[in-house]
Amino acid sequence: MMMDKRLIHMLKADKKYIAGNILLQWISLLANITFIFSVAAFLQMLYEGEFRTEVWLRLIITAVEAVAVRFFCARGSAKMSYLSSKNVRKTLRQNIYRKLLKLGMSYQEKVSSAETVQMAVEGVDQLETYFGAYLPQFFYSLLAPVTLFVTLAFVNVRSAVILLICVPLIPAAIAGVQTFAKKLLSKYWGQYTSLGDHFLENLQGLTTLKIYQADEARNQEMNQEAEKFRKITMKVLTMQLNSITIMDLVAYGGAALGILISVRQFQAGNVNLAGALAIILLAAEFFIPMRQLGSFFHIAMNGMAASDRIFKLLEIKEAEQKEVCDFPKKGCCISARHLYFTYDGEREILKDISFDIPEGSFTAVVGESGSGKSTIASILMGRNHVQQGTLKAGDCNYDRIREEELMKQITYVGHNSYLFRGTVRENLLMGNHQASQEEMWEVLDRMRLSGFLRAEQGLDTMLTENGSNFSGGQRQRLALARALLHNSPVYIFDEASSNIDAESEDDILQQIYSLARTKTVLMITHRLSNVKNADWIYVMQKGKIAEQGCHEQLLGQNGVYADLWETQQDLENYGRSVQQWKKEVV
Ligand SMILES: Nc1ncnc2c1ncn2[C@@H]1O[C@H](COP(=O)(O)OP(=O)(O)OP(=O)(O)O)[C@@H](O)[C@H]1O
Repeated sequence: MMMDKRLIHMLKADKKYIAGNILLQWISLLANITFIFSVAAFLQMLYEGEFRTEVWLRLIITAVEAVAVRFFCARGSAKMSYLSSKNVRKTLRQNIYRKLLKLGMSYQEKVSSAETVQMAVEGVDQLETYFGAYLPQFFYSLLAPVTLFVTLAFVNVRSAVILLICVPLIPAAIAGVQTFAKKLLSKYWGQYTSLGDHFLENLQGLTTLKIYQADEARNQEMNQEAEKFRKITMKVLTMQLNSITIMDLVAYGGAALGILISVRQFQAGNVNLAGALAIILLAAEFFIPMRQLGSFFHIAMNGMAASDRIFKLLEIKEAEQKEVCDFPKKGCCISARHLYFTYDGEREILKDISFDIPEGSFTAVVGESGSGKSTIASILMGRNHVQQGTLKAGDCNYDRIREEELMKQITYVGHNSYLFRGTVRENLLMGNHQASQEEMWEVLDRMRLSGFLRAEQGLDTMLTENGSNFSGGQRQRLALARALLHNSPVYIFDEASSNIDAESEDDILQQIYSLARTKTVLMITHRLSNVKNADWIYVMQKGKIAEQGCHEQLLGQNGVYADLWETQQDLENYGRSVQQWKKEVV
């Protein structure tokens, strides 16, 4: 019958709406029975020529009352359905949201963002139909034939028994289709999500595709995929239509059989005209609820598949709640000993890493691309957790520090900080919601953004999604202004001055250096000249710390750092001489 105990338990509050829905549908059925018996009795009266005013008046009033009851029951049942689906949506989305909050920044270690969004939006919508329509219909389709059987058994037992026997043929037909449908639907969903993924990717990369004139080839690929999807959609529709045809055959065939038998019984004199008419008019009612259940069946199957995925998320184990420990306010040195880390459980990204970031120091992590520098930042921000080793802030183990506490104490600025659609003021207030206007202008001044913004609408200048109406350099300077307002004791800059114009890069570097005089700063960069003045430099190579020391010591070691330094200096000197040459030529 497709029911998940966990789901029913979680949505206990919905039981009353489902029960109310079933009850109202059942009362509506009783009203329908009353209506049909009144009409049949009226016709019997006409047939017999016995025409008593008080009787036909009473019959007409009963019929009208029955219609009125049906009307109110139909409205009530629709309302119950709405209330239960509203509650399902709210409860499930709240539970998913709370779970994500409990999993914290590291939720992506367990589930992808795309899957989470799909579950919270589409998955929940499917379950809403399951609760609002399928479940009440399931119980009603069991109750209705029994009620009709009991009623019609008083009129003619044989017809009632035959009608009742035919009803289970519909669920039998549904069960027959189920095995085939399950496989087909899972294939259908696979192709649907893959087509969606490719469509989104191509749309996001459309400019690149145009630049390399690769859009035509991608278009062909998409067409092929869309054709495959069309074919499988047709298969699903054919399967659904076929199963509906089978159910219709059973439903209307059964009703026809019931009608035939009631006519024979009438001919044989075993039932009067009113009784035969009541059986004829009510025969279809035996099958309609079950037939309706069959239509909801495919939605329910999708709902069940969605609930499996939702429970997989809700049942993810959260990190054990250890005794909470605050990030030390004074004398805090972040220290790591023998850290090992892997993203996928196979490839080791960090191998036996040990480092110290003393309070008030300017520490740097450098190294070639892919050596694991950003992974260190990610671990320090609590986005990922190490599998081995100890990581401490003062005497406090990292896994005992609450996430909000960590976010308050450490500010992270990456090379591509996110800016939100809205005003500059709104974006700045995210860094510190109590910041005054003067404080905001002060950080904008420091980041040399105030001139540009004053020429626009000042703090009310609007940003589009991810600040795409600002230049790369302006975006990054605004992100740094927001970070400065956050005013935390520790700052991590991960390639924060990369990929922007030289002027913005210089402004950002100057601010980082000045911040390093009063705060603890960790700077991750591939450009060694940016961290020449750092107190301590860690040089990463293939997930290990290959060398460490201050700039002069590292140059003296004539190792990885010295080689990198030399290569970068050669490149920078070459760049400078090309620029000089250009100036002379011009
Ligand atoms: N989310 C992730 N899932 C799986 N592997 C990842 C993930 N992020 C990074 N990696 C892998 O971990 C390794 C280290 O990546 P990391 O970003 O830490 O290097 P990096 O030194 O900061 O490089 P770069 O200077 O190019 O930014 C890389 O080989 C990368 O492929």
